[in-house]
Amino acid sequence: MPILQTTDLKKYYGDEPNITKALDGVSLSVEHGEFVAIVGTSGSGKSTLLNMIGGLDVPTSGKVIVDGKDLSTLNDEQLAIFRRRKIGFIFQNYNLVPVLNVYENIALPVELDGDKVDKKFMQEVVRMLALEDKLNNMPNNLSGGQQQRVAIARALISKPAIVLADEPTGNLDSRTSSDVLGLLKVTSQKFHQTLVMITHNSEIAQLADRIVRIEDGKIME
Ligand SMILES: Nc1ncnc2c1ncn2[C@@H]1O[C@H](COP(=O)(O)OP(=O)(O)OP(=O)(O)O)[C@@H](O)[C@H]1O
Repeated sequence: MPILQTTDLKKYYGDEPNITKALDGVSLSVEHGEFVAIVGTSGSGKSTLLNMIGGLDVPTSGKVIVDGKDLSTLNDEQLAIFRRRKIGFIFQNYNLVPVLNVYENIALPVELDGDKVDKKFMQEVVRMLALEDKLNNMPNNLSGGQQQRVAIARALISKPAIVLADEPTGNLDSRTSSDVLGLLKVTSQKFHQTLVMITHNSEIAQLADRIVRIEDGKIME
């Protein structure tokens, strides 16, 4: 069974005649451990799709099933729990908590869930992302690439069903981008982590197992 399945997913904004079909019937299957890049021009519907998969927004029609769960059956509270346990988010702007140090930022999703950090797994993740000597630093003392590595560690630490990354290297120079992306790919592979990433950088998309192209809210074959 795929870890993620969307069926005829639609998201419309506004009403006729000024309707925007941000997603217009997207059916997508992603297998466990797969790395999928979603590419497309600005306004093609990439972020809308990611928001639906991550339970951040509700579709107009169609289904999203993550790890066997149909998201339309969840109420707001259940959706919040679903996001915390099942989805790791990586954003362009890192979204680290400025008053927490690196270790605390990485541990946050697990602790919010009332759970204890798996120390051994933490060590492994931190080592793979070369953050061992940064654990006591505050985010604003780190470079952009280092901050994004912290965000990657935070996304992986709860062993989510899927990691969703929205233009994760959008704020990084090209050399740092390839370093960070390389690390994201290697750590995902090592932990058999499913990864769905938006990018409009075709070089970065080449790193994925599969590229899905979206135009005008539809998947292009
Ligand atoms: N809240 C909203 N209200 C109205 N229209 C919206 C809303 N969110 C997105 N749209 C429209 O839906 C379409 C798809 O937007 P989306 O942000 O998914 O594109 P994108 O491919 O992620 O673009 P970019 O690469 O620029 O981030 C666009 O035409 C956008 O203007």
